[in-house]
Amino acid sequence: MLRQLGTTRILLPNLRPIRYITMPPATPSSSSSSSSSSARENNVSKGRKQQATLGRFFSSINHKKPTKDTALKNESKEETKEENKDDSDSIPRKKIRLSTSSSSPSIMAESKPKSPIKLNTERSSSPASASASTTPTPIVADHTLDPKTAVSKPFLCAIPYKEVCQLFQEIETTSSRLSIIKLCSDFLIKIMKQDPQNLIPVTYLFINKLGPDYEPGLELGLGEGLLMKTISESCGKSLTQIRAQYRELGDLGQIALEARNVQPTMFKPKPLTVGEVFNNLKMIAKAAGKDSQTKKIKLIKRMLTACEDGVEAKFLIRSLESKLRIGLAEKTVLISLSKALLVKEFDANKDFDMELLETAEGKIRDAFCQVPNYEIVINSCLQYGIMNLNEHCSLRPGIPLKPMLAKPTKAINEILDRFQGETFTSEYKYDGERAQVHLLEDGTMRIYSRNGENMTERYPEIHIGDFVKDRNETKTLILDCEAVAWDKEQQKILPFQVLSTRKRKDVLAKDVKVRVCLFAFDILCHNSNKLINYSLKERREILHRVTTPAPGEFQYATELTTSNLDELQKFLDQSVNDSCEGLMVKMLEGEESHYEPSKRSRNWLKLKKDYLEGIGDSLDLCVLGAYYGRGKRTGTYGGFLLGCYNDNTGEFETCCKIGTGFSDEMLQQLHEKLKATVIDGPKATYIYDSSAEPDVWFEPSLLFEVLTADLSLSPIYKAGSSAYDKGVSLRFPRFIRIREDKGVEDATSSEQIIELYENQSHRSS
Ligand SMILES: Nc1ncnc2c1ncn2[C@@H]1O[C@H](COP(=O)(O)OP(=O)(O)OP(=O)(O)O)[C@@H](O)[C@H]1O
Ligand SMILES: [Mg+2]
Ligand SMILES: [Mg+2]
Repeated sequence: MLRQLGTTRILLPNLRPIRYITMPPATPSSSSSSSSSSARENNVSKGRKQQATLGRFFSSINHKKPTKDTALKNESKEETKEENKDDSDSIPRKKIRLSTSSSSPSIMAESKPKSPIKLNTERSSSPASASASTTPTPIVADHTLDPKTAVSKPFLCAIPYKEVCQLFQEIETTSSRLSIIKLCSDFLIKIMKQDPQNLIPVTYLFINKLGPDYEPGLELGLGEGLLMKTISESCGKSLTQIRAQYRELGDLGQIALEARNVQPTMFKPKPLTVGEVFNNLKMIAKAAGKDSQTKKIKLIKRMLTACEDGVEAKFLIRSLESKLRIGLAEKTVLISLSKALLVKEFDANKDFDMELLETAEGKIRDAFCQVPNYEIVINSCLQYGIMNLNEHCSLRPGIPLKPMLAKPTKAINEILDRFQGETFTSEYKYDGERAQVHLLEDGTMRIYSRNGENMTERYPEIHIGDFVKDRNETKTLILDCEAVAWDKEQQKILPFQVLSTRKRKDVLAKDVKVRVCLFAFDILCHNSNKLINYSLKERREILHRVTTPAPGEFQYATELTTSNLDELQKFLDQSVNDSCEGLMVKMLEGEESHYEPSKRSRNWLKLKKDYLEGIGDSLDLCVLGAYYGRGKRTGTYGGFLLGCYNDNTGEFETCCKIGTGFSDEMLQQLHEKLKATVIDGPKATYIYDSSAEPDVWFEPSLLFEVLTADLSLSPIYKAGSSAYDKGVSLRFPRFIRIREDKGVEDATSSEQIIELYENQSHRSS
């Protein structure tokens, strides 16, 4: 039964203007769910969002985190945000500088020959850490240097799967973020005590993934047709019955639960273990070829039959669909994991102070941004200790690190204000696709996209080895580049639209019509030297020293170092004349010029000529629903409901209706594309107002890049509504293009929208 959530309005000094705080009930309910109506889930998820705010509020009070003195206005704004996120989440927001760390994150240390590992004496010794003291070679990381060989062995995790499902059930009915973190971390601590290796498959089940994002072929997302067939065959119900129930409930997990609960069992099945389920899920994801359907059905049926109760069947089916739907954001899992690992490393009964916990979280997040692979991060923690993680778990060729991102600006003045008194540099901002280029020890090359997807196949004509000055001196490399379409005859850059006509897979060098030139703007690793903590000035020097540019194939980003306003203005105009989008302005020297993986940093500012009139940048928003077209647009959708992504809650918050900027062909194409994703009603994760309800709802699958004149507060839309009493919405939105290279969770975040809104010189309300 849904708990009653009381609502209180509290004005918080130094935080956001107005917040709604939902007070938690006295006792957490753990009643099993009996209905899965989307209205109920909607309420729960809304409550959860308010609770997230509560968590931050409590955390800022209880732990009396000191407010840092910040001189700069922007700085203080950013700090406030950081503070707000305390209890929570976020893949790195700030660099955590450790006072407790025994070793500085100096990059020079990394480039030296490996020294014997020093054990932190404060740590309780574990067999893993004890062995580390005698084994200087990092056992964990080496086998993963090449992702080809990084495919992990089957897991032997004997934890009953039922226990994980019971936890999911409890999380589903819990709305407080802090309570969810506690539930998860307590569970992880429990299973870790049996065997620390259990953490790996359990973490993956929590985040509903089977391995790192960069490893191909690990997606589940099985179709409903196949799952309905399997449920019907294994639970003795007809397919017609299952289909009818699905129309009514819209949740295959719930159907499996009910079917399993009423099904008499002849004998007590051998309980499913986490290891078994995880390995089977992997086999299902990897099944390919002509018998793959049969193989998948057989494996699922075997697991369904072994489920002891309906709850197991429910979450098994939801995992197979890749829709756990319990509101467990990946950031929450990361925090819970940090807590568990901290318990392992220090005294289990100790009450950690917040500082230690934050440091641990920061260390684990930093490591994860450089090596986005839970298996490696967890194993490195277990082997070397969290506080030594940065020495053993840092970027490496063959694994895509999370790229550094830029903040938008609206005028050169804004840039001069930000970098006042600092040395900064400007580069052309090329309009292509991000390409993180890795040269591996064996001479092979990988090109990863902005999201860490392996795009090497897409660019068969590029051989990075050809641009390395001395192959004897340079064995491995990681470069940050933009791949741009190039007109070979005219020797000039072609627009992004031309690049997007290239095939994404199975491209043969001889068939390439649209050539690509790589514009390199950074170097992150050279042989064993990890360069992210070098200044940009030093990194540039190394880039120039170890590579040789070739016109039209591999060039350096055009750059200018000046703080003169007129020169900057000229450089901006020149970049546009040379078919670029504008400028990237970067801190050049000092610590602030270090490369910050995954961070949207104010040390990198983008200035896009086309958007100077608006809010400074375009937005990438998820298509949540559509309105039927009228008149000329009859037969297609005439407008769309768009939302941004709240990465704290995992919800999509509506922010505008869009109907401008579409050609008739585009509307046709969108109708074709989107009609396959129509769902019966809004998802539990959609936060919307009934006055903006569309005619049809979609599964989140597509992002639109959108331009807007400005942002305003609106009673109808919900973006950032956890910060204001109203939501932020886009005025006069205009469609630019479909954003192919981003997943739905890479949509512009609610936080970014709030920031853009707050940065407008005159806000309307
Ligand atoms: N000189 C450069 N330095 C850094 N990035 C550059 C440079 N030139 C082009 N880029 C590209 O600009 C991107 C950042 O701006 P852009 O607005 O295109 O980002 P995006 O892909 O829309 O992502 P987001 O809007 O989330 O930042 C980088 O990810 C990179 O692909
Ligand atoms: Mg771009
Ligand atoms: Mg953008």
